[in-house]
Amino acid sequence: MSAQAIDSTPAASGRVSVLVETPQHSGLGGPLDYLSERALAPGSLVRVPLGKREVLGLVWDAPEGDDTPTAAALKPVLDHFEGLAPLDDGWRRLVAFAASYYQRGQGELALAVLPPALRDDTPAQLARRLKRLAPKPPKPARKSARKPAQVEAPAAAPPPPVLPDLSPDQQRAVDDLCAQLHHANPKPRLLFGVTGSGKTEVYLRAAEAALAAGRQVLVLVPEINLTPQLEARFTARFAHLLPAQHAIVSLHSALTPAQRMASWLAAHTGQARLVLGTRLAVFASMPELGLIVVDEEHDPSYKQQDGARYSARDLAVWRAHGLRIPIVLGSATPSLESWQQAETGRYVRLNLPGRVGGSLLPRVRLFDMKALPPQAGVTTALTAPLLAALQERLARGEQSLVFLNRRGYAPVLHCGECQWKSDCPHCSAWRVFHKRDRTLRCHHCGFTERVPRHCPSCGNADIAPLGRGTEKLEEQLQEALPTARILRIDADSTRLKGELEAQLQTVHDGDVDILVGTQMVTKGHDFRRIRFVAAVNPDGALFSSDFRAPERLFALLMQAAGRAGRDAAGGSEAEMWVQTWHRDNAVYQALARHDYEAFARSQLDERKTAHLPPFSHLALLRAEARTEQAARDFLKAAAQAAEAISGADDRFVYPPVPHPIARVANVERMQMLVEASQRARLQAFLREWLPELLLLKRQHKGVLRWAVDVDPLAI
Ligand SMILES: Nc1ncnc2c1ncn2[C@@H]1O[C@H](COP(=O)(O)OP(=O)(O)OP(=O)(O)O)[C@@H](O)[C@H]1O
Ligand SMILES: [Zn+2]
Repeated sequence: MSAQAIDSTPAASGRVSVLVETPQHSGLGGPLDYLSERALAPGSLVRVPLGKREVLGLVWDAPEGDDTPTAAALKPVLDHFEGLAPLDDGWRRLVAFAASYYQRGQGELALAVLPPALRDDTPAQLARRLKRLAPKPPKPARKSARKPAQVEAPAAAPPPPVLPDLSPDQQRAVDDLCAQLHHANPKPRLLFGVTGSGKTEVYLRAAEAALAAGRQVLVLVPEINLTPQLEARFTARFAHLLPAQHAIVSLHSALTPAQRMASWLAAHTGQARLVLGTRLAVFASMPELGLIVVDEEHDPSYKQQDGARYSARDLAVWRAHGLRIPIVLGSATPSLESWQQAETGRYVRLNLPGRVGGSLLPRVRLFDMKALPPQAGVTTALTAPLLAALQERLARGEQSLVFLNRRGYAPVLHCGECQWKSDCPHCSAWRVFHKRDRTLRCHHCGFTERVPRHCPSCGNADIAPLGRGTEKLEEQLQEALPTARILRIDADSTRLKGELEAQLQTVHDGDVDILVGTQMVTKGHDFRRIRFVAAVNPDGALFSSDFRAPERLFALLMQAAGRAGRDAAGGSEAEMWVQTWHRDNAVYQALARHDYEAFARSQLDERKTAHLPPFSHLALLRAEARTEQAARDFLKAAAQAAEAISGADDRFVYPPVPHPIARVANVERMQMLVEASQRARLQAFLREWLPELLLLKRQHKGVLRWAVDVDPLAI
């Protein structure tokens, strides 16, 4: 019997298995049993009693070989969301896999990835939402005293847009993807295209073919702030094909609960043909899914950093494989994991080596800070040669981007008398000085105070900011270039809804000469006017203890460089300016040559020698406690428990170490790495280890929380 056939067979009335939200740490991972008078198919949504509460539940496939007779004491299913089709087999398998792979409870994961509004809805409320979603009949013209009634023309689909001619490379990629739509078991595609090579155009064409074949399309992007731009682009392209309301929806965490629910329902009912979203959208219920696109697949944002720490990219690949549908992962700087998959032939690589319209990638200038007069480079990020370069672009009426990955005015306040620094009393971190509202803010726990007038330690009135963030950079730029129109874009400048869009629009409109920003502005945006990009202080990332730091810095700088010179019509050469004390570092040297491939090769060689991913598989056990000792003791006991589990030769348990930011909000954080040569071995080990950890936690009362992070991204 096929999986689809199982799907439509409702469980016999009587006992049903139901997933409810029980965190894994409570020891309940699988479904609970309830009693139902009517047959309920797996995937149906229900309301059930749990303790004293009534909660949302999801009818689940009964555990295999489970034929214990119905216990009389079972509680009944209270209500059933009748109007809603059950979540299909493919979706349930995805959730079951994700829970098992990332070592979480099935109920915890399933309920966490459903839209939050569903938890509080009664079946009647849900029915109303579904009704609102249903296509509306054209409104009769309303009579109004003030306005003469107008006869509305029937909503006609707009004319199809004029499509650009594809470059030969784009055409090859599109042809390949379209062919995959009809393939019985397509391999994942890695679309390796330099910045501005027209990857998005390739996604659009492939999506169009999938839509024409009657399939739904899922497009994942790493950042919420990239969704409006992409949504506009997809809508402009497909409005003529998909004129219906809710045919194109977005799905991300910045939507209101009602909006998110509407998008989710549209996807589930098939009304939405195209879903654009961030990592949580990988769990969208899409019964007719036929193509998945993962844009900027290398981006660390695809990894969820709390709860079930899943990788949306990896789950997308799994989902596509299970459904036997094509998936395309696109990037100018693929993750080394994906690159290695393509090297070994498990993925197929599609190349877009040149920019659209023949415009050149920017020339990269590695500016050697050591060449400055002594001390000059220490006191300013705005070196005289950089200011001169900016001035020159300004005089030519060209836009520039100055990039600094640190927001706020200064990362720390400092007293020259007693050496006091603005540390956070609750975290092992400095509080950042924000000049605009004169606060000291901890970016880790949020602790905020007014800036003191005098040093809180010795009373000295002369306390000064050390280092610089985007706020200070903006201020200094404005002083140095008083005629320039400068705009800063970072998490502080875009707190309010709509601010980012408005700010980006002024950049696109050419009303900005110099854009100052964090990595928020270096990714994905199709700026047409920027011809000069400067990274003023990127060296910090070179000295991280995280083995992925070079890969990440390289990707970040390549992305930043990618914002310059995207318009071939520009008169002068585009340039990327990198100020560094370490010119000869391999990251910068590869950047200067735009040579991702050589960089990937050398990094992969190093990873292989050092036994690091993708040549080994990692899991991180994290523990949080009030004292460092309590966290350490728990991890040591966990390491001991690991020794008793078979297969010890194939894995290595490292000693516990403090988290890079050891204390946050008065909680001490320690972690311990487990490495195994094979993924399956690691999985088998974790399955045995976790029950031990549950027991250990009971003995280690000082431990507040623990969690396993499978395939951790930051170490
Ligand atoms: N074949 C084409 N002919 C003309 N213009 C094109 C073509 N393909 C894409 N473009 C345009 O070129 C610009 C860059 O393309 P696109 O944004 O798809 O690149 P990308 O590879 O996704 O860039 P990045 O990775 O830097 O975000 C866009 O404005 C797009 O409309
Ligand atoms: Zn803090």
